[in-house]
Amino acid sequence: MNDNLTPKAIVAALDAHIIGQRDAKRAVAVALRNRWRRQKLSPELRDEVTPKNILMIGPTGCGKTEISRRLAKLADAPFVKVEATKFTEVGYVGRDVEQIARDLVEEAIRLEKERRRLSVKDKAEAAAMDRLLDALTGKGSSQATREAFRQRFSDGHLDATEIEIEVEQAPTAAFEIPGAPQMINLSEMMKQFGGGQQLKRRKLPVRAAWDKLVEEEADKRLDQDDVTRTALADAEANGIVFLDEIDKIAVSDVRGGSVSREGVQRDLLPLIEGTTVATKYGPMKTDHILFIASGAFHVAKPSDLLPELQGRLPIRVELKGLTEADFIAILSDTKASLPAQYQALIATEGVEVSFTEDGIAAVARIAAEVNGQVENIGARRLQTVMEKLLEEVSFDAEDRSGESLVVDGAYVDKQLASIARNTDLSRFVL
Ligand SMILES: Nc1ncnc2c1ncn2[C@@H]1O[C@H](COP(=O)(O)OP(=O)(O)OP(=O)(O)O)[C@@H](O)[C@H]1O
Repeated sequence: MNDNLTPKAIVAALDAHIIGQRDAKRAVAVALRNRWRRQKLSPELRDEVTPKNILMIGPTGCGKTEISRRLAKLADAPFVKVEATKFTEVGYVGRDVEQIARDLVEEAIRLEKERRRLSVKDKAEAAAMDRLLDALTGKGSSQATREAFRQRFSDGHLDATEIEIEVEQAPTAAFEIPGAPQMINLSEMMKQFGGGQQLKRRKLPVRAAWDKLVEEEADKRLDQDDVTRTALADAEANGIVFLDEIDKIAVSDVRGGSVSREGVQRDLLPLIEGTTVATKYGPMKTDHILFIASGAFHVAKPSDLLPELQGRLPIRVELKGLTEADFIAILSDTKASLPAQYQALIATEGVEVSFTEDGIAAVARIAAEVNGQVENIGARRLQTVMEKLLEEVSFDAEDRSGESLVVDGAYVDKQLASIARNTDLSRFVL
């Protein structure tokens, strides 16, 4: 883990993307640093220190998921988001919550492969190119033909062409034999019994085929056992699970599905307290996973959760609903803000879009108004408003190359005011 990720540095990095929510940022920063601190302890003490899981309380669209996801990215940690209500749906049984741990391992494997692919990139690309040219020109084609196609591919002339390639079959689902220490993976088993890897012909656009072949060739060059070993350890020590809508499985809330909400809490408990889950890569201990639970808690209160679960979520942070002023800051002061994204996208067509201060203020005002009148969906409203605002130029950009568009207060009013004033209409459009 990166030594430089001190709580202050983490908060500063989060500040670049998320406006306000100081308490939540500080809490996740400390939780992450505690993991680094734990690694420095003696082995005996290290096992004793369990993560202090966090309960984020705040309305929808105020940054709960965003803070957690950014934190995971910063730490290069495996991250999964799960809706707690998913486990109240018909057809779910208690053991299904263990899937959370399995998903975390899959994510850790994806990350670990991504880290290692770089080291085998050159060789993998060379082998992938051979296979791609075989598919394009036929095996044994002349060097000159191959070179001509290689050049056309590099120049992007073949991107839209479809070709048929042989790729490895996606692994079949693993299943669990009761009492067995780990899941059984059918395709692995067949490989071991001499069945070899199953190949399948697939028709793909050349660009997608290229990506698939490079991935396959890179994977061949990675030590899969070592990847899974490292990934499993990474998921155990650094995994972060974001459990959304935890308030909806609290008991006083009358909504919910067929499986009792208290039952779901009981199923989740061992996972959060620390248990061993069978995965197809071997047993995984959940003791040191960091859980960030979140909910609006409009109806239920944290005290409506099972006492054991409350105890396992000792750090409580409240996130505030976002105001019009926050919206202005989100639009103007965050890294890769929405206006900057639209600007860059439309610039690719040769149209220069710029936003004035009063243009931004008008977008923020309309977003706040619609949130107040229709439904408060927090900063998500900025996305729908911006999309509508720039719909016209996004569609026409190809014919307007060389033009520039100034998005000021007047332009925003012209595009949006009539919609925003009509609550029925904005319910559908914004
Ligand atoms: N404080 C904030 N600063 C900047 N952007 C924000 C902020 N809050 C939310 N956003 C943006 O709004 C969108 C939704 O936010 P997020 O997913 O974090 O919501 P949430 O609080 O987790 O809500 P829910 O409980 O419904 O999942 C994201 O695209 C995020 O970038």
